[in-house]
Amino acid sequence: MLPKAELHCHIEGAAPPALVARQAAKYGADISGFIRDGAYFWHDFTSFLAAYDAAASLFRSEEDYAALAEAHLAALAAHGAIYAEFFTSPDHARRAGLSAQAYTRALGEGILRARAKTGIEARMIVTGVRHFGPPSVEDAARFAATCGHPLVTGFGMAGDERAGHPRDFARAFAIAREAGLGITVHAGEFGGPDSVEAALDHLRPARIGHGVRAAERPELLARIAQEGVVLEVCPVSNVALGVFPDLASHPFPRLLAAGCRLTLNSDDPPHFHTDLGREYAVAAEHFGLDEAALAGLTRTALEAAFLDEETRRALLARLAGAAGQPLGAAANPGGKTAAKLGKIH
Ligand SMILES: Nc1ncnc2[nH]cnc12
Ligand SMILES: [Zn+2]
Repeated sequence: MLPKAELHCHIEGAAPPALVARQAAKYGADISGFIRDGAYFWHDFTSFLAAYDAAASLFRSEEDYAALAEAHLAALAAHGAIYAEFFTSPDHARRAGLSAQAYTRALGEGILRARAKTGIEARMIVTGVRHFGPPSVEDAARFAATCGHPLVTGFGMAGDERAGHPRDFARAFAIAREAGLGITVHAGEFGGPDSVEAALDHLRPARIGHGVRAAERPELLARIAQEGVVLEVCPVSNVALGVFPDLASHPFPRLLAAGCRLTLNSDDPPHFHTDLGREYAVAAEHFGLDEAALAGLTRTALEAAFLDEETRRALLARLAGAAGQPLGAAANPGGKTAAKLGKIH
């Protein structure tokens, strides 16, 4: 199985409906407003965020979160993932009655359990929620900067990109950057190329969550390629949330052809009926990537991971061993490889 790596997944958004139903039974909650026939339902980005928040509110104890992280990472490992980062949201934990410290400790425990069982490596990216406003995002950044958890290696911002302007969040990102954390930010999903440009100018991220609407402005694509900013692309999420009407219209091939460094991600997998294995299969079937190009995406993810160099080297060696590539050879993630693979496992 091709080794895979994921950089962009929200831990609360990764909760399978069956697990959420068990949590609801445990806490005597009604889930009929957002889960029906064993699946999440919502109809637009706003109602998606409401379903996401409702599911998150049913994870309330340290054990709830440890079990969620362990289950998420075990599922990823079963799809061939050797490395995963996930977004954490202290705001959601606090709203569910758990301190940011307890929440982070619990998720870290889940990571260790999953690593012991499957060998998967994982790290956490603390996020602020954009539509909760700058003071709340600054609180999240301060927590990320001071929590001292060894598996917290990045800071980011999710939520509704249409709320506020990136400059409003510059202080939060400066706090995180000065603490040595890797920086990523959601942009260019529901906001157009201006949103991506403003995020680059004001927040100086190493990676952008989505970024796909940069494809509407060729000069911006050239800048992203030239600066080596990595895009965390989530194709199935983009179609599910209506950013593009179908996979045939997704700009992934154009981003690749422009020389942008790309990775594949599932975002909030059960909400979009996807998983990391499906994202790689979609890239093969719909974007024409062959196995070497797919391995190149994994390699880009490992190169862009918010990770210590020793662990990065070990993971890159695992990938090179499995993909039959010499370590030093560029896997050419920006290449225009076209051969289709029938099936990617
Ligand atoms: N796709 C997405 N965009 C922005 N914020 C999110 N939070 C969870 N999923 C998200
Ligand atoms: Zn996201």
